[in-house]
Amino acid sequence: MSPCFEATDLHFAYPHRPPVLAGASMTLVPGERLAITGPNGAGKSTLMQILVGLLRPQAGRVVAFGTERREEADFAEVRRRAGYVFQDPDDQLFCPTVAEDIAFGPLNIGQSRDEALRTVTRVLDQVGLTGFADRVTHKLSGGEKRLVSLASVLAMEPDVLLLDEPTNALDEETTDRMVTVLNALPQAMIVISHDAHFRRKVVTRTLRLRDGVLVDPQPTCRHAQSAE
Ligand SMILES: Nc1ncnc2c1ncn2[C@@H]1O[C@H](COP(=O)(O)OP(=O)(O)OP(=O)(O)O)[C@@H](O)[C@H]1O
Repeated sequence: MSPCFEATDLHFAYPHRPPVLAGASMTLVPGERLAITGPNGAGKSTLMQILVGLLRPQAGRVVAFGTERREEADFAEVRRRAGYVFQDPDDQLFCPTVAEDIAFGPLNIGQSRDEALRTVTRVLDQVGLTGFADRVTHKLSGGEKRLVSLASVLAMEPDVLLLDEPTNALDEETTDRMVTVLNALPQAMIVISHDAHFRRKVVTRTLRLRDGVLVDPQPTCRHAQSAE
C-alpha cells in the first residue's frame, strides 16, 4: 500500500533563526494514526505545515499520495486531500453560524445549497453535535468549537487528517468525546499531541521530534534483542 505521506530528510529554518528541522523523516501509511510529540517549539507545527505546502523546506522531499510535491499547484491538491485541523479553532472558524462555517468548503467546491446542508447535518452527527447547525459559532464552548473545526474539515471528505493538538484545553469529558469521534473515522491521521492519555487511546504509532529529527521514543527493546 503506498504511503499517504513520505517526508525525507527535511531541513527547515525560519529566516535569521536557528534550524528547526535538521533531517526529519517520516512516513504515514493508510489506516495509520501517527502521533508527533516533542517539546514546545521543537517544530511539530512547522513539520505539519511543510507536509501540506504552507511552508517550503530548504532541503528534503515531500511525497504525498504517491507523487513528489514541489510547487504550489502540487500542494493545492495535497490540501484538498489532507484536512488540516488547526491548533486554535478561531483560526479555522470565521462565519457567524456553525452551518455557514461547515458549508463554506463544500459550497466552494460546487456543492448545491441542499447538498451542502446535507453535508452539514452528516458531519455534525459524526462529531456528536446534532442540532448545532444554527448555533452562533463565537458563542460555542472551546470544546464545541474544536469539534466544529473537525466537522468543517470532515465536510471536505479528506483522505488524511492532520490534527494539531486536538485535545488542547479540553476537559476530560470532551477529550473522551474527541477520542470516540476520531476512533470512529477511517482516515489515516497525523496528530500532534502532548496528551499521553489521548495518544494511548487513539494513535497506533508515535514519533518524537527533538533537535530537528524524528525518532521512535520507544525503540524496540535492544537489550532484549542483544540478550538473545
Ligand atoms: N513564523 C515564524 N517565524 C519565526 N520563527 C517561528 C515562526 N513560527 C514558529 N517559529 C519558531 O520556530 C520554532 C518551532 O515552532 P513550532 O510552532 O513549529 O513548534 P511546535 O513544536 O509546534 O511548538 P508547540 O508545542 O509549542 O506548539 C519555535 O521556536 C517558534 O518560535
